[in-house]
Amino acid sequence: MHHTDIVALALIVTNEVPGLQVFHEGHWFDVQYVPSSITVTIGDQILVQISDCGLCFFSRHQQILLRFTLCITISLCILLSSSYVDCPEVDRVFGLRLLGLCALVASSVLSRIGLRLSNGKYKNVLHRVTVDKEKQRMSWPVFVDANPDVVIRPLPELITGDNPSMFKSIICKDFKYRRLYKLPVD
Ligand SMILES: O=C(O)CCC(=O)C(=O)O
Ligand SMILES: [Fe+2]
Repeated sequence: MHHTDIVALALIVTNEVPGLQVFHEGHWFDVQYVPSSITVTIGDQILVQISDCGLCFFSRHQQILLRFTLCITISLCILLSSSYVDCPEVDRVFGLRLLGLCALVASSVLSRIGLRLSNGKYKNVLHRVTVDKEKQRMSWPVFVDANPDVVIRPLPELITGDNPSMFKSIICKDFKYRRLYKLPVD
């Protein structure tokens, strides 16, 4: 079933069986499988700013990069520690889990910070997954999502006379409820 994700970003790890397709300019395109890669798609809460907060000593772009890095660290730690379950080096598994936990805590702190839409500048990706009857495909999406009480709205800096706001401000939990139950959002 084709859809866009109601979150900000999706980080997708799959096995070697392709299947993900994205819609662009009227056509469906296969997403190439690249070994050991993570596919990142933009969701409905398009992330452009992590706003004023105790972490403002980081620039906006550094904060976005930090969130990306933390999410990828968590994903890799969980992935690696679960594949090393029978590993005799218990310390290594423990270390990975500890690193994953620290990244999770840091990421959760960052997710309390404002998350807003790009006023239509960065498009959410319409995508779907095809099924191969011969080969089993496995995918592990990790969603980057705003906290329920975060306001999702276009960046004030992006709103000008020529570029009026395309979206109303909405609390994340209401936004997701409306999207899940296919109610109008704007
Ligand atoms: O399996 C995939 O590659 C994508 C999964 C997906 O689109 C989703 O869980 O929202
Ligand atoms: Fe999806």
